[in-house]
Amino acid sequence: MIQLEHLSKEYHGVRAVDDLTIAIPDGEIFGLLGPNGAGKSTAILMLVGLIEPTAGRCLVNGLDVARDPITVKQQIGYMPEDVGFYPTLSAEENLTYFGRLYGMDSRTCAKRCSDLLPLVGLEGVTKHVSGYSKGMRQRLGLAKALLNEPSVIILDEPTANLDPQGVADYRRIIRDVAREGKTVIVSSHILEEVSRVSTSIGILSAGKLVAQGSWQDLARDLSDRSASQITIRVETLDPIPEFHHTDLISMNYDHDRCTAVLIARSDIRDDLAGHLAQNGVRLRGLSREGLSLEETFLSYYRMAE
Ligand SMILES: Nc1ncnc2c1ncn2[C@@H]1O[C@H](COP(=O)(O)OP(=O)(O)OP(=O)(O)O)[C@@H](O)[C@H]1O
Repeated sequence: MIQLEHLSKEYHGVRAVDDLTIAIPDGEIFGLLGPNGAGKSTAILMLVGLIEPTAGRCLVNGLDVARDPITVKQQIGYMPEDVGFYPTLSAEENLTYFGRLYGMDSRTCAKRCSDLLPLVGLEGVTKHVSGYSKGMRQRLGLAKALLNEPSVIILDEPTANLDPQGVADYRRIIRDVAREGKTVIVSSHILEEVSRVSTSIGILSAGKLVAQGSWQDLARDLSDRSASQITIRVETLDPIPEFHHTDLISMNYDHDRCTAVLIARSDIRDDLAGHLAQNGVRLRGLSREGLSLEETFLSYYRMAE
């Protein structure tokens, strides 16, 4: 559980973050969206205790980050935009070094390395980090963020350097950790990236939170309706099969109501219906209403300006 309460940060009289209040429950993947300079990194740095707020506070699992920094840091996994590693050490040696800083013994470090390196696609890579591509560094950054088995995971621009396979791995990992009840914050200026993985979002513009809620809440809020929201009801209590489409922006399935809400850039109802039929899922309802996501976000951004 993460709580930001009236959080503000001023740099030389300029408010980078302005009275931010957000509560993120366990198991949520919260997307913090905003254009360059909106204040995302500043908010995150306060949340992980690396800079002090000018006003307000951050709570992680009920603990005040400023008052209990050591305890809070044990519960947080943080991946900054640019992760620092020791260049003359391998991935495993780097993780072991950071594990020791968390107070892990060598057996626990070795176990975490053997769990995490395959997870992020770096199993068997023995070369020094100095020889890594940016994407490999980012994969290792994700492993480092998960190293201490944190209950809260904070990722700043996590997919900036990843190839498509890396992005797919990252999404799978993030969904899995959220399913374990962990709280995840993903900060990005890339709408599609955040929308693909997050269960709720907050939009920052000029330091202010201009919108917050689930994708459905935001979609409902839209005035321009040229893209589409598709709602399906299915005849099964089982999870519905994963659906991939280049025009799909987000898909959220409400298991109890057998209903899925999709946001898409075009009318993908035929493809969706075909996919469900192929997988033996019977449709009970399929409806569509229009909206334009990009336009909506731009209008949210403009609101603060
Ligand atoms: N150390 C600093 N000193 C002065 N101003 C700063 C400092 N760090 C950030 N700022 C200013 O605060 C504002 C918010 O910056 P921040 O880096 O938090 O935005 P962001 O949303 O993370 O942007 P980006 O997507 O470009 O990383 C910007 O106007 C930035 O210039």
